[in-house]
Amino acid sequence: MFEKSTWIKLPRSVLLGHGVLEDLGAAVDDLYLPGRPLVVTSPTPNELAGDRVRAQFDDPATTVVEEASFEAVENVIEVAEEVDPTFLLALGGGKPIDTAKMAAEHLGIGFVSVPTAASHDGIVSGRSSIPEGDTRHSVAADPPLAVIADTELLADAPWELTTAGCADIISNYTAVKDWRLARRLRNVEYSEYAGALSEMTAELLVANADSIKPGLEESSWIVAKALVSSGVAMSIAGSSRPASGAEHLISHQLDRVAPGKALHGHQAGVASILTEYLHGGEEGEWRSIRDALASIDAPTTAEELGVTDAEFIEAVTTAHEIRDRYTILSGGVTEEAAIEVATATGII
Ligand SMILES: NC(=O)C1=CN([C@@H]2O[C@H](COP(=O)(O)OP(=O)(O)OC[C@H]3O[C@@H](n4cnc5c(N)ncnc54)[C@H](O)[C@@H]3O)[C@@H](O)[C@H]2O)C=CC1
Ligand SMILES: O=C(CO)COP(=O)(O)O
Ligand SMILES: [Zn+2]
Repeated sequence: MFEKSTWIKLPRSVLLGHGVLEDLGAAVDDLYLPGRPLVVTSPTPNELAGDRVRAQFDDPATTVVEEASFEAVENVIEVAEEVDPTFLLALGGGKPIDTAKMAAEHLGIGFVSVPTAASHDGIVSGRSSIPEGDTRHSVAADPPLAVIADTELLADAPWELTTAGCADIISNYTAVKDWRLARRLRNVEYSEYAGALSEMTAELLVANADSIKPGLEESSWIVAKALVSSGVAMSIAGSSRPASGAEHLISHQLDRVAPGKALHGHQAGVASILTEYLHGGEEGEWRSIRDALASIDAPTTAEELGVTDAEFIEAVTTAHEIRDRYTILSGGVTEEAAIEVATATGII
C-alpha cells in the first residue's frame, strides 16, 4: 500500500528588489493580518531600518535581541505575552530572524521576515538554528508568511555580509554530498527535488560570480534570490539537510571555539573546502569550491576567517560530537588527519 505523504510549508509572499521595504505594510495587508506587530530585531538593523518598518503599522512594539539563544526566544515570548501582537516581524540578520521564527512557533502566530543583510539562507527557511551549551539545534518552525528583501537595503550592508551569504550557498555543494552519503549508509530520507534545487542554486550563484561585486545592487539581487531558493529547498526537505552538512557542523563548532571571530557563511564556506576534500580526495572538486569562494572575495583560509589554525582544527575534530546528523565527519577525524587535510587544501 502507498503510504507516503509530505507537508511542504512555504512563504505565501516573497517581495524581492529595489525599494520593496516601502511595500511591507501592503504585503502584510495582503496576508489579512490585522493588528500590531512585535518587531524582533538586533541593535544595528533596528537603527538602520526600524523606524521605516514601524512607520508602516499602527502602534507597533519592538524588542531587541543580541543573540540567537533559547533565552532570547523566551524573552521574546514574554514581551509578546505583554503586548499581544498579531504577528512577529523579524528585522535583521540570521540571529533575530531565527529567534523570531522560533518564538512565533511557540506563540502560535505568524511572522514576517525582513532581512537587512543577504548573509544566510535562513531568511526563508522553516528552521531555526539555535546553539545550546555544547550543542546546536536545528529546530523546526513555520517559515515566514512573507519575506521582504529590499536589495537597496541589502546592498548598503557591509560587503562581507553579502559574501557570507554567497559562501553559505556555495557550501550547499558539500551539504548535498553529505545528505546523499547519509542516504547510502544510513538510509536517511532524501529528497531528489530538494537536493537538485540546492545544487542548482549553488551552480547559478557561481555562474553569476562575475556580477557579484561591492557597490553593485545587482549583487544583492543575485544573492538574495539564491538565499530564497536555498530556503525553499530546506522547506521541501523538511530539514536543513540540503544546506547544512558537515561543513555547517564545523562552522557551529567555530562559533563555540572562536566566538564572534567570523561570519556564519564564511565559516561554512571554508569548512566546505575541507569536507569536499574528504569526499573526493586530492582529485576531487575542492579547488573549484576554493576558487568559487575566492572569486566573490570570501575567505578560503583559517587566517582570513580570523581564527587560529589550532581553533580551526579543534572545530574539525569535534564537529561530529554535535547533532545526530550523519556526514562525512561522523565517526570523527584524528587531529593528525585534520591537520593533513587542512594543510593540503591550504586552509592552514
Ligand atoms: N535557520 C536557518 O535555516 C539558518 C540560520 N542561520 C543562522 O543565522 C546566523 C548567521 O546569520 P548572520 O546574518 O551572519 O548573523 P547576525 O544576525 O548576527 O548578523 C551579523 C551582523 O550583521 C549586522 N548587520 C545586519 N544587517 C546589517 C546592515 N544592513 N548593516 C550593517 N550591519 C548589519 C548585525 O548587526 C550583526 O552584527 C547564525 O546564527 C546561523 O546559524 C544561517 C543560515 C540558515
Ligand atoms: O545554516 C544553515 C543552512 O545554511 C542551517 O543550519 P542548521 O543546520 O544549524 O539549521
Ligand atoms: Zn548556513
